[in-house]
Amino acid sequence: MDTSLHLEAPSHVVMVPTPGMGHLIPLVELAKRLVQQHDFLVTFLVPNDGSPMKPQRRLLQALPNTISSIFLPPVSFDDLPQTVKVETRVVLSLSRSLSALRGSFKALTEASRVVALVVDLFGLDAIEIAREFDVLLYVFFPTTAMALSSVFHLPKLDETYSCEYRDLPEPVKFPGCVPVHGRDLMDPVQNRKDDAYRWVIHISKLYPLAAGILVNSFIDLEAGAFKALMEDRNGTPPIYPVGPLTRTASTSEIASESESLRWLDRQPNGSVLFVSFGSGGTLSHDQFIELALGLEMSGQRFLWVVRSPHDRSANANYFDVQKVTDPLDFLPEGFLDRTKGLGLVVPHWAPQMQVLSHGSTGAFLSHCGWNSSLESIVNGVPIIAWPLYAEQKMNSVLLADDLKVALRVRVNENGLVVKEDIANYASTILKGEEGQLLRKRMKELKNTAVKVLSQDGSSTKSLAYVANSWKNQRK
Ligand SMILES: O=c1ccn([C@@H]2O[C@H](COP(=O)(O)OP(=O)(O)O[C@H]3O[C@H](CO)[C@@H](O)[C@H](O)[C@H]3O)[C@@H](O)[C@H]2O)c(=O)[nH]1
Repeated sequence: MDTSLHLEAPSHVVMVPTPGMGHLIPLVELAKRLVQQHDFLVTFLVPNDGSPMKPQRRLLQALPNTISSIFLPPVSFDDLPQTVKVETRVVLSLSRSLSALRGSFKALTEASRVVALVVDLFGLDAIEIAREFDVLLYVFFPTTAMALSSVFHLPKLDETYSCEYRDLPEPVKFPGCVPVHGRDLMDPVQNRKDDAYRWVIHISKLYPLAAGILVNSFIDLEAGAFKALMEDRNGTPPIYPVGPLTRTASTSEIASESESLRWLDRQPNGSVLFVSFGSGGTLSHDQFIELALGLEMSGQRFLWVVRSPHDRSANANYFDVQKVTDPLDFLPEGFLDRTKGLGLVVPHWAPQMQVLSHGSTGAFLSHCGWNSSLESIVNGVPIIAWPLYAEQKMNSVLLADDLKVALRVRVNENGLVVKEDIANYASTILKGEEGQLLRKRMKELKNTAVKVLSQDGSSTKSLAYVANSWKNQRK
C-alpha cells in the first residue's frame, strides 16, 4: 500500500445520522466545523425508510462539496405494527441498513483515508462495521450530559428495578445531575413492555465500546454532570463537550420562509412569544385548541409554527416533517381573524434560528428538544418548557430546576395544559418580574456560550483535541 499518498490525502470522517432533523442538524454543524477549522472531508451515509425527507435532503444539498452525502437504499418497516414507537423505527433504520452501510463504507475506505466513523445517539449498532475496517467509532451525542449519564446508568436501573420508573418513590440521582423523577426519564423507557424499551437498553449497553463521545453541551452549563462522566473510568469512554453546536441557516431557507421574519420586523422589541415544538412535535386535538385559546387569551404577541394535531402520538410528524394536511383547518373558528395583528400562524416550519435571534422575539414556548434549547441559549431567549417526548422532560428539568432559565408548564389530571395557564405563562415570561429574572440568567448563559466557543474556549479546544487525535492516529 502506498502510505505516503494516504498521509498527504485529507483525513475523511464518515457520519451516519439516524432519522430525525434533531439528529442531522447538529451533526451537519459538526461536519462544517471539521471541514472549515480542521480540513477534513466528511461523507454522510444516510439510512432511511424511503419517506421523502425533503428538509433533510435540502439541508444536505446546501453544503459545500467537501461534505457529501449518500442516501442508503431504503429499509422497509412494512412488518412493524402501526403502534410501533419512533425509537424502535430509528434503531431499526440503522440495523436494517448495516449491509448497505458496510458496502458504502468499504468503498470509502478504499478510496480515501477514513479516520473515524461518527454515529449519533441511536447509531451504535454500527460498531461492528467500525471494527471490521479497523476504524474508530465515535458517538456524537446531540443532547445533554445529563441524558448521557442516564444512558450509562440505564442497564443498572433496568437490573435494579422491576417496576415502571414512574412508580419509583424517590427521584433518580445521576452523578453530578439535578435529581429527576422516574416519570421524567426519557420517553422510550417509560413502558418496560414496549419494544422501544428493549432497543434503548440494547443500545445503551454498546456505549462503553465507543472510542469517544462528543457531547453537544458545554462544561459551564452542566459542570457536575460532565465532571462525574469524565472522572468515571468504569467503562465510560473519553467524553468531549463540544457544544453548543447550533445551526446557521442556509440562505435558501431564509428566502423561502421569510414571511415570519418580515412579520417580526414590524413587532416591538422583545414582545413576541415564539411557539414551536421542534421538527416532529404534535399536540392532541384538545391540546391544540387549548393552546390557541390560551395564546388568544394572553393578549400577547405570538408567532406559532402549527402542525396538524394528532391524538395518538406526540411525534406523529417525526419521520416526515412536511405532512400534507393543512394545520390551519384545525384552528378554532374565527381564531385567525380575532388574533390578526397580534399573532402570526405559520404552517409546518419556520426559520427558527433567525426567529430566535430576531430582536422582536422575547420568549420561546418550546418542547425542549436540545437543539431548540441550545438555540434559545445562544440567543439569550427564556423558555416556557412544554416537553412532549424523547428526553425532553429531562431537558425541561435541567432548564427549569437547575439552570433556572425556563418556566415549566403544569399538566392537569386530564393530561392538558389549560388555556388559563398558557395565558398566564405567556404574560409572565414576556412582561412579569419572573420573566425578567429568567431572561437575565439566560443572557448570562448566552455570554458563557460565546466564551466556550471562542478560540481558546473549552468546547473549541475539546473539538480540536479530537480532530488532532483523528488526524495523527497511526494504524
Ligand atoms: O419550524 C421549525 C422547527 C424546527 N426547526 C429546527 O429543527 C431543529 C429541531 O431540533 P430539536 O429542538 O432538538 O427538536 P427535535 O427535532 O424534536 O429533536 C429530536 O432530537 C433532539 C436531539 O437529540 C432531542 O433533544 C429531541 O428531544 C428529539 O425530539 C432545531 O434546530 C430547529 O431550529 C426549524 O428550523 N424550524
